[in-house]
Amino acid sequence: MKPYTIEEHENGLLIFTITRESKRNSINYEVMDGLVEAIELAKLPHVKILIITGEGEKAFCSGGDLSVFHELKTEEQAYTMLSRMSKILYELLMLPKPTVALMNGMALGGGCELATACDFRIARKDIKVGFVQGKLAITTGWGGGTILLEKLPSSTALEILMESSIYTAEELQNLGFIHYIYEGDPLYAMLTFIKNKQMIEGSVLRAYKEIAVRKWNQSNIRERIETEVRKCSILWESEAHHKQVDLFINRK
Ligand SMILES: CC[C@@H](C(=O)O)C(=O)SCCNC(=O)CCNC(=O)[C@H](O)C(C)(C)COP(=O)(O)OP(=O)(O)OC[C@H]1O[C@@H](n2cnc3c(N)ncnc32)[C@H](O)[C@@H]1OP(=O)(O)O
Repeated sequence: MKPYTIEEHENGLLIFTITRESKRNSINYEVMDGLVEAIELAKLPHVKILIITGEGEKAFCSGGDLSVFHELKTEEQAYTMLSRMSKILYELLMLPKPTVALMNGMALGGGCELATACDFRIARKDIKVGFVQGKLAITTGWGGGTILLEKLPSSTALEILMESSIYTAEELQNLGFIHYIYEGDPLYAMLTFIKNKQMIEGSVLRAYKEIAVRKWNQSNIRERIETEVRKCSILWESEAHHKQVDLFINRK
């Protein structure tokens, strides 16, 4: 069974769900394939808004699947994986349609990068969110740091990245990362959040998104993401990183 679902709802909604609840919706290579599939489907004219979420209540996404990716030891091995996912997040960022991260549970590491690549983030009130890569002795490596610096004031983004702390949804709303906080049913919350946007013509939504895309292109975002991937690959090879991942893998 695939570790994701892609559902088309009425009124042009496409919902991508990572269905690895028992692994806290961490991202492995198959989930990457699923994201590619969803982004391609979202390009179809009848799709108006792409929603990305996770199964269950515990996690939106706990980042890269450390049980798979801890096998990547060298800079080049890490680069291949990081580069692949960075291209996916770049495509998600550039998708000429509104995208929403429906953060139904915690988001850590790469899970935050996935959310950052979406245009809007809505989060359940009691979740925890952290760009914890620093604690694993790496930086963001999927382009999420570069994208965060586009979306928040640079001093705020740098603080979030450098501290590698875990935040509450409310703290991140105050910092401008989260747009809307909900309690209760995630689907209802998402429909409430997108209601006004959904009433706008798709061509208008697309035209606005293209303005944002042009801005990002003018700032050479693709090249800057590539630099992030390269730098993270170098750090990935370090003993400090492998030690931290081993601690997580062997924690029980
Ligand atoms: C690789 C790219 C890099 C990037 O560029 O950003 C990253 O994403 S690095 C990864 C960053 N993520 C993390 O460090 C999160 C690691 N996970 C945790 O800290 C905790 O698991 C949790 C997410 C806080 C959840 O805690 P809890 O609810 O107590 O559950 P468990 O810890 O028992 O986990 C349940 C189950 O899920 C597996 N799991 C969780 N996260 C991952 C992960 N990122 N990769 C692989 N597997 C993960 C965990 O191992 C448990 O599995 P079992 O032991 O088989 O039950």
